[in-house]
Amino acid sequence: MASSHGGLKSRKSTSKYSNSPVSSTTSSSKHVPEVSVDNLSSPASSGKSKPRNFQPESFPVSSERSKENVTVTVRFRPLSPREIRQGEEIAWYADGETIVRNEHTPAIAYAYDRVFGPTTTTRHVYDIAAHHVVGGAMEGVNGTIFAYGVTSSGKTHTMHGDQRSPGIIPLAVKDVFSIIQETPSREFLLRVSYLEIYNEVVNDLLNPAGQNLRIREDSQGTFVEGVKEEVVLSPAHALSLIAAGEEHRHVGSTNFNLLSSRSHTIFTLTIESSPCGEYDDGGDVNLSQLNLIDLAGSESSKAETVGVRRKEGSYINKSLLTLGTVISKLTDFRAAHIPYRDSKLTRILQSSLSGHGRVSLICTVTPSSSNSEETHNTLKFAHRAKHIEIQAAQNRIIDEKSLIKKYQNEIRLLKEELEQLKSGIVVVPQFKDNGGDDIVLLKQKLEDGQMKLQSRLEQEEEAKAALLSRIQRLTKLILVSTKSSTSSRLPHRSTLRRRHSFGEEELAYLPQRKRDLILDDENTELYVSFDGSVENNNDALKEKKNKKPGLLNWLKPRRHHSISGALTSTSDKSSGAKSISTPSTPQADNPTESRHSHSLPTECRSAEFSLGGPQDQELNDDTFLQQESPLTSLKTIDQIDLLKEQQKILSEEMAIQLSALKRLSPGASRDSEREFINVEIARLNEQIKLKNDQIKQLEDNISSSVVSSCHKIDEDEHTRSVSELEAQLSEKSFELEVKAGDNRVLQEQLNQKIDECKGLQDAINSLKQQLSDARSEFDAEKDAKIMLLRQSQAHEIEKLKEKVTELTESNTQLEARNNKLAEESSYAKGLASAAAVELKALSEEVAKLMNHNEKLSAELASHKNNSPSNHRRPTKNGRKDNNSHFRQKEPSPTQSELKRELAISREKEMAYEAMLSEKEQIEFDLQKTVEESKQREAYLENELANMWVLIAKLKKPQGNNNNTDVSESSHRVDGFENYGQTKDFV
Ligand SMILES: Nc1ncnc2c1ncn2[C@@H]1O[C@H](COP(=O)(O)OP(=O)(O)OP(=O)(O)O)[C@@H](O)[C@H]1O
Repeated sequence: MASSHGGLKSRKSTSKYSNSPVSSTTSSSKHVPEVSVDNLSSPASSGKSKPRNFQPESFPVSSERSKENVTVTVRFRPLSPREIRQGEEIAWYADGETIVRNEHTPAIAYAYDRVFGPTTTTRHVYDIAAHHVVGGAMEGVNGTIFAYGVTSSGKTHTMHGDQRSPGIIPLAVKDVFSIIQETPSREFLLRVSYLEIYNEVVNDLLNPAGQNLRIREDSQGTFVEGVKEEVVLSPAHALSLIAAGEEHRHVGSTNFNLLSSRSHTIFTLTIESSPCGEYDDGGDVNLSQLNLIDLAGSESSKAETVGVRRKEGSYINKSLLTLGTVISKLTDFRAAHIPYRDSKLTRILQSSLSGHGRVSLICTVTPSSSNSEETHNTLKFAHRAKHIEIQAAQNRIIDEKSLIKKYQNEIRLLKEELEQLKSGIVVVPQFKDNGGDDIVLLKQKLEDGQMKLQSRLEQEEEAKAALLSRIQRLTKLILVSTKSSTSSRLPHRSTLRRRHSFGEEELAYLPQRKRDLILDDENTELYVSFDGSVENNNDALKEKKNKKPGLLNWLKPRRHHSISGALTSTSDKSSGAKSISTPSTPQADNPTESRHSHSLPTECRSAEFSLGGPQDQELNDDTFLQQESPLTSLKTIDQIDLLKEQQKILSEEMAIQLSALKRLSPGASRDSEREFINVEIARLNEQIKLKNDQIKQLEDNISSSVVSSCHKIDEDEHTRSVSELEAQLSEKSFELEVKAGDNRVLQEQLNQKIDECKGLQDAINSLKQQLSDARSEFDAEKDAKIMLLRQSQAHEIEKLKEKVTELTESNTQLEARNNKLAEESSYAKGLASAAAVELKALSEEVAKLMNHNEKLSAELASHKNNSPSNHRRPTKNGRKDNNSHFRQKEPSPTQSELKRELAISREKEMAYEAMLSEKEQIEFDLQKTVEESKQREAYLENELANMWVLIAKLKKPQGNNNNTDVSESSHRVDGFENYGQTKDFV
């Protein structure tokens, strides 16, 4: 949805709207002083105003940016039959034209631009809340109208309505075409798109293939990429597109609404206009967008939905919450960031909400007490929205970006080309009769020249006819007022214009709402008006059932009428004029239309494809045709075109009916609805039959129209008719040739593409082959590698196993040796301790001996010293003498004995010491051996552990594929653990 605003030049409009007072809002609050407010906000502050006198026509469309506020209105719906049944009470009511007040707490009141009671018609709502936005859009100011409210509050009723009470969308469409009709100074090009946002996914309702579209942004704002836009030519055309789009919309049954909208829909009308005819001052083109939005309803937690409905509900609530946040941030001047990107809805509406166009918010509410809280939330939302400021300005675009300018330029160029062709045809070289002998030669030359000219003429005729048809096609897309009869902008018959009638009947093209197809028994019950008075709607509903069996049934007599008009065109020339532009728009008996028809210039009237037109008009056409014989064929072509178009429409209708039939069939399971649906199906079947007949009849008519035209003409006309047919033929053959040429080119391209495709296919095949070869090679290599790896792993495992066994054995040996050594060591220790004891005893003995020895040595020494003195001098006492005598008697044997004893004891001592050192040495050796064996054991244990780890690692890659291996591996690890445990134990 492209929008144009940012950076666009604003200019004062010259339209009738420009002179209107500049105010589209009411935000003053002085006139409702008695209205007190709740704590949350001061609603009356924006609405304590004297009810504004809304005059739709008085809304300005100023090109200068003037500050406005969003137009906020509130619409109450009546209590539904179910609510009445459940004994619901009124919780909120419209107090005057601008105040909504709470029944239970009258102090709580909110003021808005306008409050509509439950009996207000949608037409009135349109006049107050929408007309000025539509008018602005027609003048280049973007406009957005949306309905907001909880589920089942009446949003769809307000935006789409039904045949009895058309909604804002059909009324706006009708209004747009009325404004075109009333604006002879400009010509318009209208395009429509229709989107839905379902579960945060943007879908194109006009193009079922357009799913999950992306939202993009350019210098002119946000837009939906790849959305289908259809040029529309009449209200009926636009409404039929909506009807087709509605077929694809997501609708589902909820606790509150039998057919609840499960998606937000955005119907966008893109309007381009430029001055035309005598008003054409080469000015800019206005471009604007009118967004008509039917939001899905927010759901309260009371809804108790499950599954898909719950999911939808959460998406709906989330996007509406984001809308609320965006709106409150927009009104909070301190807010730096507006979270438009948080939902698809706000992202699409970004341009509209950010204040570059007019916005009208219609909040729909229910008065019922069960929804009091939700209604209060809606009222608060509406109150916040009231404070958004907008600066609406006209969008103007430069020529290149305008589709209407593009078409206009193309038409101009084609016309120039046509003129050139015409002048080329007229110039016929003149051959003068020179007289004399070479007259035969000259005649010959003349004939040749004529032949050549003839063929050139034919070619040029063909080209001209092609150009004419192209001009015709393009011109048909541009809409102008049929009031521009005095305008000199349609000088040629070729500038055929669509014309429109805007009678009420066109609204009957409003698609029959799906919800109307399902018979809601509630609808047969009572509707209670807001003030509590009960209306019996049974009669009205009966009338509804009879009068409004839906679009399809409605169309039946209309279409039939239209068709019969077309059918009588050849037989009954006196029947009323019909416009081909609205073959699907029944309006023959519309006085407005006939008035318009008569106001048309001759060219335009003839351009109306008036099959059933008055005789005189046809005569006029014929006179015209006589003057411009090459154009004569157009009449027949137009007639055939009309019939074909009608045939197409009938086929489409048939398709719609078939789809309606399909839609109805699954629903036939419910007993309560079966009867109604059966009747509907029977009716639709009948209609389909009728349509089939009509199509057949039309087909006959197409062929007979050509034949009958031949029969009717007299002899004189025969030639003209033949020439017409020839012209047609040449046109057709030219077209055929062009098409054949195109076909040839296409064929060549196709062949080329086929060749390319073949080449690509071959390449793909060879690549596939290569890929499969490479894959198989790779697989084989992989298998071989795996095999090798497995083998080597198995080998290694075997080796490791062996090593482990060896190690285990050596470990056992070592352990045995260790034990032995330990035993030996303990024995050696015993020995050592015994030796130590012995040694100690020996050393004691040695010490004794040494002492003894010393004594003996000392004695010996004393003997040696005493022996000579004893001989030479007598001793002083006898005893000493005796001893000396005794000692003198045995000195030598004692000494030697002592010496011997000493020597022996020394030897003994030495031997003991040697023994001791030897034992110590042995003990040391044993100790060393024990240490060594311990180290060896530790080393072996380490080795063993490493090996187990290694085995486990090696096993691991295999383990994923081979459970046996894993178990084996784990077994081994266990074994290792056991071993460790055993070791620990040992
Ligand atoms: N102003 C009204 N006058 C009479 N009937 C109304 C009015 N508004 C709504 N209704 C009826 O109330 C019912 C629910 O309305 P509608 O489907 O428009 O609600 P909704 O808000 O679009 O719901 P949802 O969000 O679930 O789609 C319909 O049967 C409709 O005809």
